[in-house]
Amino acid sequence: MKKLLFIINPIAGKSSGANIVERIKKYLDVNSYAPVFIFSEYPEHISEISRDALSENYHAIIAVGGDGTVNEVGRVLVHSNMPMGIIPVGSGNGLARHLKIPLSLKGAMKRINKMDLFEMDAMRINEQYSFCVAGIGFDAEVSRAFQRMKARGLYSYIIACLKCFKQSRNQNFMVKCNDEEYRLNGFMLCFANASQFGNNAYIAPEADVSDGVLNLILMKKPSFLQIPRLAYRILNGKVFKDASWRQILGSSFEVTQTNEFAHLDGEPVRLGTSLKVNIEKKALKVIC
Ligand SMILES: Nc1ncnc2c1ncn2[C@@H]1O[C@H](COP(=O)(O)OP(=O)(O)OP(=O)(O)O)[C@@H](O)[C@H]1O
Repeated sequence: MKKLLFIINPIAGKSSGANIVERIKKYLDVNSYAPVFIFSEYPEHISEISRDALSENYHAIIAVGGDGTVNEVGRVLVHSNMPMGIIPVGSGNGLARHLKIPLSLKGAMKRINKMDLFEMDAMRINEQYSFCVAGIGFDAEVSRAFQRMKARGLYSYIIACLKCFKQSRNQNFMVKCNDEEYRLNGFMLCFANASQFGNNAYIAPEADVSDGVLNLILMKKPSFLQIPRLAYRILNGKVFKDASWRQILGSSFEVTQTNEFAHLDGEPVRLGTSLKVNIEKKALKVIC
């Protein structure tokens, strides 16, 4: 019998639901797998649990949450042989959506039972990891505002975006890549391994998590009147048609920004004004 560790983030999304353990057991192939359930109790606890679990004889670790939960598990399992599964119960679920993991518990559990493995790239940003989308500028401000909000979910995320939009400004980013130096001006700079932020908001529609390429996306601040068309394009995978969007492809970037904040898969972090961003090929095994 193979042991599976389910790490459940109770605050992800609109909370993972009181009966999540019962529902997972209902769909798990109990003839093949023996589940162990642990609820996280505070930020960073998921990484601590994952680190402890690495030395035990688990067959895989399953992140039950959103992109923040996936990040905390992934950053421990990266470059190890332990596979990571995803039960997407977060607010945005960007990586799960990109990997086409079903959002229904029944569908996601089918993938866990099947245990097909896929090797995906990871982005290393200074000493930290991101697996879906990371960024600086407006993006980072929104993640800080979202963290301060009492409720999670899409509605809170939209409120956080609106609050930050007014005070956001275009700024200069210095970028070195492929022996070229760029002076870019925009209100956010995203590092995309996957195509979307979550909720099917495609910031880098062509991004592929296994191509060894990082899609760097610059966005200029739109006017208030341009927002509906831009939002439509982002939600329909057509953002590249927008004049405010620019993409640079590479595997290694050096970036300088004017403040110190960033976000990694939607979680705010202070990374400093100088960032080294590298793609590490096929660094994480995921079940999908
Ligand atoms: N018991 C807990 N109390 C408070 N925070 C927690 C707890 N367990 C985990 N966390 C933190 O919750 C944060 C949010 O988790 P997660 O990103 O998975 O959910 P989400 O933001 O709703 O989903 P998404 O990122 O897909 O939008 C993570 O930063 C994680 O460290």
